[in-house]
Amino acid sequence: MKQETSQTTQKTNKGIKKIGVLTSGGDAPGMNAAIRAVTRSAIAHNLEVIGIHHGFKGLIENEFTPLTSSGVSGILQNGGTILKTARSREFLTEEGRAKAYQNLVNAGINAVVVIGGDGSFTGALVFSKEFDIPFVGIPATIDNDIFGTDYTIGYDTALNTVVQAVDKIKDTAASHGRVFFIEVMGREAGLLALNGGIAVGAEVILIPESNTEHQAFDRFISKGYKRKKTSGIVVIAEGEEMGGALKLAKKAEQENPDLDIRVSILGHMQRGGNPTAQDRVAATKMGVAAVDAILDDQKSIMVGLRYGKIVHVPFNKAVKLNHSIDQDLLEIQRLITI
Ligand SMILES: Nc1ncnc2c1ncn2[C@@H]1O[C@H](COP(=O)(O)OP(=O)(O)O)[C@@H](O)[C@H]1O
Ligand SMILES: O=P(O)(O)OC[C@H]1O[C@](O)(COP(=O)(O)O)[C@@H](O)[C@@H]1O
Ligand SMILES: [Mg+2]
Repeated sequence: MKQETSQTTQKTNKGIKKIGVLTSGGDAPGMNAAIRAVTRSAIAHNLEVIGIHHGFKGLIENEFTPLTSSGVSGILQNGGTILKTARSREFLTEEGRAKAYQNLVNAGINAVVVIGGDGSFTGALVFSKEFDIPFVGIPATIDNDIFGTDYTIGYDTALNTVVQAVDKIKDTAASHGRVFFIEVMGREAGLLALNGGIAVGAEVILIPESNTEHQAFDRFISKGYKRKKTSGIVVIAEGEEMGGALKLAKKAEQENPDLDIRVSILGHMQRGGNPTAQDRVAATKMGVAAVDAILDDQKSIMVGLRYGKIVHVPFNKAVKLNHSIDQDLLEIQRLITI
């Protein structure tokens, strides 16, 4: 039988000997898998790796610890981030960023991998306009709202958490004949609510990207619930412009006093838990690609996935443009409901 051999090419770059890695902004399941992939692939390319704790805050406060291959063992399957995360006000200031730069220089760090969302990439972009240490980003947010990548680490795990939670709520909703208003995370983004809503067969889905659903609830009540439905699920994205689940439920109660309405806000449970296989694989691909990008002298870019392949997206595009909602999904939802 023919034996297949695989060989990884070791890259070198004279200017890059030591890299830093940090997680920033909202945590997302799969961040640990990305830290592991960055660390192990950097070590495979003979680089030293420094873990920076608490995101940009730790960059300013010098919270640096060397990472080893064994040091990132046993973390692939865990939610959260071993490097911790933070939102840093000081990094918004020039003085804060200057401190961060000085700490990086003192530690001999030649490049930094930032695992985070749009805010973190904006910070990295601002920094890289002022200082000459390259930053490369890995998109990680349960919202999946970053332009230029089909996928952000954490989204699939959060989506499955939403589905599990709503399936449970549906059992009690059906038993009591109640209508549940369920709020799903997504400050400015409705993808989690939209796909989560479709996956659980929600009667109505309200998201910030579409205002055509304003009549959806009325339609559901008049045509669906009153005629043949005995219970119902309304999924609302946190950032819905008409209001959150509590406000919309109150309004619905006033307009339909005969309805038995309950509210459930899923909250931060959506950010935790063991990452799904999809999140672990995406994080591993992107972690390796981020180190490759650094060794190829890339800077101020995010590595992303388009149609399953690695792409490089300049930070300024990733943070400025919107990740649009697939209008077909909204159409599918309208067709399938009632
Ligand atoms: N315009 C900016 N200039 C400098 N730093 C920024 C800027 N915007 C965001 N940041 C930094 O990025 C951090 C993370 O951003 P945030 O929006 O909270 O999270 P996420 O990366 O998950 O979107 C902020 O706490 C801040 O330190
Ligand atoms: O944990 P916090 O600070 O309450 O933030 C909540 C927000 O973070 C998210 O979970 C993720 O957003 P980011 O990844 O951009 O931080 C949003 O869906 C939610 O609105
Ligand atoms: Mg964000």
